[in-house]
Amino acid sequence: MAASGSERVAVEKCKGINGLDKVVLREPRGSTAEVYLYGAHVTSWKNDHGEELLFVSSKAIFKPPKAIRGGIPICFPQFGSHGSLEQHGFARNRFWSIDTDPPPFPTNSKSFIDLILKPSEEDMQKWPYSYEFRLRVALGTGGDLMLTSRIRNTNADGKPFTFTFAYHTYFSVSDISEVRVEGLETLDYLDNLQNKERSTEQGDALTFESEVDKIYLGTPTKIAILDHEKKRTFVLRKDGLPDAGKHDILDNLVKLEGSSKEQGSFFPLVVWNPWDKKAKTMADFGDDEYKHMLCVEAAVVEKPITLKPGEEWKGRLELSAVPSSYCSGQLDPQKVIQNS
Ligand SMILES: O=P(O)(O)OC[C@H]1O[C@@H](O)[C@H](O)[C@@H](O)[C@@H]1O
Repeated sequence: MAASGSERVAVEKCKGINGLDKVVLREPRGSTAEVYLYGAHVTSWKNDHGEELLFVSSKAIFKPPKAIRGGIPICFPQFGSHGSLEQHGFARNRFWSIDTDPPPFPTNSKSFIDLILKPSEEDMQKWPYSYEFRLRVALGTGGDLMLTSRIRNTNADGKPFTFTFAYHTYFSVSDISEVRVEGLETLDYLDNLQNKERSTEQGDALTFESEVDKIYLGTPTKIAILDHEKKRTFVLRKDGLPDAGKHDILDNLVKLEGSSKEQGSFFPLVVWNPWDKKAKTMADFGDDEYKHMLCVEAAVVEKPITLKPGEEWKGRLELSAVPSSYCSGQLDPQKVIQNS
C-alpha cells in the first residue's frame, strides 16, 4: 500500500502518544490523517496547508479504558445511552487490528487503511453476538477524508442483532459563537437535555450560545457548518454517494451514504457542544475548549439497524474542507442544498 521510490509514503505505521499504534495517511498534495488502532480513532485530519480540521482536547487521555476525547470516535454497538451498554458502546475503547485481507472494496485512493474489530470473549459477555466490523479510512485526492464502516453479523447460531451507531465527529472551529449550522432549521429533534423530548427547531440557522445536545431527525440532503472567522465551510451530505472524482466544489465536506438495507436511516444528525458548565465536569476536556469545537455526528439512533446472520450494513462518511472565500457568494447553504 505504501508508495515507493521518491514518493512520500502514503501509509505509514508508527507509534503515537503513550506508544499506541497509529497509522499516518498522506496524500500527494499534502493532506494527512492519523488513525489510532485504539478505537479505530481518527485523531487528526489536516488540509494541504497543514491546518488541523478536527478538534482533539489538549487533555485527551490516550490510555484505555478512556476513549480519546476528540477526533472521530466510533460509537458502536450503541449510540449514547440508547440501550443497556456503556455510553456510546465499546468499539471506541477496543484495540482494533489492521485488516490485511479485507473483502474487495473499490477505492481510487492510494492512501488508506483497513481496520477490523471482532468481539473478545469479554465483549461477548456484555453483548452476546458475533460480528466483524470493518472500517476503511481513506484520504482522497484533494484531501477528502472518507470513512466506510461495514458491519456484518457472523453469528453461527442464527441470531440477529440490533445496534445503533455514530461517527462522533469533533470539528475544529475558531469560535463557537461565530459558527452557524444551516439546513436543520424547522426540523424535529430529540433533546437530550430535556429527557429526549421531541420538539421542532424554529427560526433561521442554528447559532450557539449555550449547551446543546440534540438529535435532529429527517435531516435534508446537505447541511452546512459555516465558520466565519476561519473562512471555512463544512457541508454535510447524506444522499447516495456519486462517483468519486466527479464532485464539484459544492459537493464538498461531508458526504454520507446510508445503509444499503432499507431499514434504519443513517442520517439523524447529532449536534453537541458541552458549553462551560459541563466542560468543567469533564476530566479530559479543557474548561474553555468548548469554544473551539462542535460535534456534528452522523448517526443511527432512533431507528436501529437489525442484521440477520450473513447480512452487512454499510455506512459511509466523507469529509472535505473548502475555504469559504473560495466560493464567495455561493456558499449560501440553502443554495448548496437546493442545488444538490
Ligand atoms: O463523554 P462522551 O461519552 O464521549 O459523550 C459526549 C457526548 O456525546 C454526544 O454524542 C451525546 O449526545 C452527549 O450526550 C454526550 O455528552
